[in-house]
Amino acid sequence: MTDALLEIAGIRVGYPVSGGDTRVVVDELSLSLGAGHIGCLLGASGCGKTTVLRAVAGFEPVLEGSIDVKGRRVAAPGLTLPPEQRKVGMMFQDYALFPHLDAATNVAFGLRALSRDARRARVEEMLMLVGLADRGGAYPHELSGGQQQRVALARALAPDPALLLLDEPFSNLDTDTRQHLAAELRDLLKASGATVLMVTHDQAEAFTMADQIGVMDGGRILQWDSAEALYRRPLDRFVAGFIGRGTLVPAAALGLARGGEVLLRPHALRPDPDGAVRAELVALAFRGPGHVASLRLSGGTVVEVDLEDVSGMSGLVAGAPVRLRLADDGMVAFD
Ligand SMILES: Nc1ncnc2c1ncn2[C@@H]1O[C@H](COP(=O)(O)OP(=O)(O)OP(=O)(O)O)[C@@H](O)[C@H]1O
Repeated sequence: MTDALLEIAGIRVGYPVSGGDTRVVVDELSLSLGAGHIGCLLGASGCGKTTVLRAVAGFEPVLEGSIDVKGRRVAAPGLTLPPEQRKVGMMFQDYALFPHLDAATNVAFGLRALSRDARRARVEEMLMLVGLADRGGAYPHELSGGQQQRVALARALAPDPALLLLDEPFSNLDTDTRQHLAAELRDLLKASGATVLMVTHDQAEAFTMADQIGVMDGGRILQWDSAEALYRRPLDRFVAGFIGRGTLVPAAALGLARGGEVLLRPHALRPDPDGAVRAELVALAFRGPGHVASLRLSGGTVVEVDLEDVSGMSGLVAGAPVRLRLADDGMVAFD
């Protein structure tokens, strides 16, 4: 037993297919989330993220393993506590607000067990939390996408769930709004003290929102860590390639006395006339705020290098030889 608020231990989840078989889409998946933390499952479409949320919410049984919420077992083989008994709230992709009910009534939806006065007070508190205290009488169609999302969040938080699940919370919004709202939503969630498990395929969103991120592939979590640890210390090649910009390069191409490969981040190589690494310029482009050089290393691998200062490279044309040195950080080795 741990004191994690959410403990998922080795779950396997699948869907029935014809012939009575089961197609396993989540396998041996474990994670542990502390109270007040925001965890995020990050991965490409179809890797099983939503299925994990559905298993935690109580919509899918687990074939193996277990799920504990606040120290209480809610799922194991043969045990599937119904969603309404799990103290788990869910905010859906499309917000699922009732269009014919105003914001306040939407927020009050899960509070029928409370007295009228207690309900009114809780709705006010929640609308205040999401910055919509004066819009309780507005109908969903009178609110912007971001405001609708905040009403949906207030509704999900109102019954005080032990755990809140968010499925692709920004999928309906344009890119600029997403980035801005991700920061705003994180602040709101932190202010509410909620423990959150969310899923997204968008790395920037995961980085902005989450305390811990699980990179998923093929129904498994490959690494469960902070954004910075995923970037600086990826544990395997898939995570290295998936998170951030970078290229896996044979160590030999960098003149290193080791075998295997090295993950080069865009800051790992610096131009230096005395540097030991030899490369050939493929292209130099202004990307704002700095330049990006594409360089071909010996052996042929092309890497991107971010340059803040290109004075030493002015006048260089494609094909020109360039010497570089390896920076102390920004490198991770794989055997
Ligand atoms: N109800 C279902 N019945 C059968 N197969 C399903 C069902 N729901 C999902 N799947 C399959 O399970 C796999 C994982 O789906 P899941 O929705 O969990 O992935 P995801 O990572 O959330 O993807 P997306 O971001 O596209 O929603 C997919 O191959 C999907 O086709």
